[in-house]
Amino acid sequence: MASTEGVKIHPAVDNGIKQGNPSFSGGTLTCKCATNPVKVRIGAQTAHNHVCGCTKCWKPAGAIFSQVAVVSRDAVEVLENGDKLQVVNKDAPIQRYACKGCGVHMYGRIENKDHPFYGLDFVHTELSAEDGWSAPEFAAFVSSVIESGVDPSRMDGIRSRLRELGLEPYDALSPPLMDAIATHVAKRSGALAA
Ligand SMILES: N[C@@H](CCC(=O)N[C@@H](CS)C(=O)NCC(=O)O)C(=O)O
Ligand SMILES: [Zn+2]
Ligand SMILES: [Zn+2]
Repeated sequence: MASTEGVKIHPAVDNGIKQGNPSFSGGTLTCKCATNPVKVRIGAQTAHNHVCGCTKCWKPAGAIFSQVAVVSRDAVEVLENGDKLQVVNKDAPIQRYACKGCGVHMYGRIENKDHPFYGLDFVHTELSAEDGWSAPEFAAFVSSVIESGVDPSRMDGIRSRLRELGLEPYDALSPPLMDAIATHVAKRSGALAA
């Protein structure tokens, strides 16, 4: 097994993973602006929390992975300074609302009703001071960290560290989520009964 010494993934997992609290029911995300921060209320526990190595998801300074979870879009409400939000890329399946001041992504929303994950918003629970959010369960889009400039020679150490943390590494999403996407596609095409 490759050495995992000094391999940093994301501050929320680098010192071990904090377990979630099943009775936790939400909190408030705050961007990193010193004045007039954007505040977004999440009125429910999150699901499918994971670390993501893709280039599109927001990462705190120095991290090579993002930490991102989903929650019903009905549970997401902009509380303060929503005028500072702008969509990063209107053409992406996930429309990420970023703060114009600090660059933090406050939530990502899917507007395409045919998308397998329509109805779910993507959020970074590390932006909240509350404890109890669902814990990260796996690592997605791991090979994609190379696209951000990580040297390919580091991948063995990165995958070993993820496994050591209990975050099984995948180069897309986890098998249950990939199966859910394929099932949705098959039902739409008629390959499976709806
Ligand atoms: N290799 C690509 C993968 C990007 C990607 O497919 N990201 C996934 C996980 S967040 C996705 O669902 N993207 C949809 C989107 O960005 O809207 C990259 O790193 O940019
Ligand atoms: Zn901000
Ligand atoms: Zn991502």
